[in-house]
Amino acid sequence: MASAKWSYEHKVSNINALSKENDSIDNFKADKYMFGNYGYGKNSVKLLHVSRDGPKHTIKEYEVDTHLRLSTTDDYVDGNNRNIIATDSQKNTIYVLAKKFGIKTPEEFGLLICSHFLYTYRHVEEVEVVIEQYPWERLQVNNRPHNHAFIFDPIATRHATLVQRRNESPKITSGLKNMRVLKTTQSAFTDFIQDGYRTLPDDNDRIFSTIVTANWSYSTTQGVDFDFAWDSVKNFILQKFAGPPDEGIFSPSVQNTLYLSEKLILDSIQQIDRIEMSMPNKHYYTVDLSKFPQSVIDTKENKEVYQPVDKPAGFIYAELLRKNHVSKL
Ligand SMILES: O=c1[nH]c(=O)c2[nH]c(=O)[nH]c2[nH]1
Repeated sequence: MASAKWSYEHKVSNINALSKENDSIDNFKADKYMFGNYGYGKNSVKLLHVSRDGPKHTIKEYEVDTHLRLSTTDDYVDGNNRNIIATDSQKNTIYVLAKKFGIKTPEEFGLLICSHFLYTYRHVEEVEVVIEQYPWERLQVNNRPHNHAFIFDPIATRHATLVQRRNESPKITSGLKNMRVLKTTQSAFTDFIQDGYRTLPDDNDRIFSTIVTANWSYSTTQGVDFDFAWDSVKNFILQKFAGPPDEGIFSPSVQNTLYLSEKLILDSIQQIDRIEMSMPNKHYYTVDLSKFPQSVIDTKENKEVYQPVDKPAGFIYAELLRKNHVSKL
């Protein structure tokens, strides 16, 4: 029987022989292969922009990714670099554009970067820009907004992705992630399939906790107040999760709460034509105290002590589209 070492060496020498043969003919040029997705750029360019309006300052801190797809693949196929816009130059471009034009929102800054690359370099076919915003908020001191001091308030992370192809209008997707919420009542999960696989009892009053992710697309780039839209989406999701402060809002399932949030967003913001959300179910199970003798705990009822269970985790997601929506990506 051949040893494992022999068969490994045999395979390697076969592969080497094949690749030597293929070095002499380029199968790409021989029209046997084609590129799928390709491109290059700089990821996580960190940038703080301070806008100074007299004593009142405003800050934006971003991490920006730029990805370019050129009309030529000479750089990959021939090792010819003459068309490459170096990733280092892409990084510099972000700083120069921030200095020249300032920064208002991730969406508008991303659109500026897309048009800059498309109109500066004729051979750029597609630009993708991804921007994540750091959650700085103006500090309030004695209920008054501070002129130049800020506090990190990571309730949710805001981000945006802009994609623009030559001669096409840009596609804007905005998003929020890492928004963790929990409520202690007004959530139930009952009447689901009863069969031999079910052990979970009906629960008429459970803890509901999730980490919300939402991504939505705009049908237009014109006349959108991106800050207002982002705040509204966040508030609509919280409204459907929490409800009014005194009585809350009843949730029969994570699925229903997710759908009602998406529906409210499409009902309220006409420029949004698609939204996808995910709400993982962060389980908190009631600790079973019934096994303890009365000498230790005198009541079997427990609505105080819960066990958080990370894994496995329920994962609920859905995309809601306007019926006339045609995906542009
Ligand atoms: O809101 C819920 N949806 C489910 O689909 C599900 N499945 C489960 O075990 N618990 C829950 N909760």
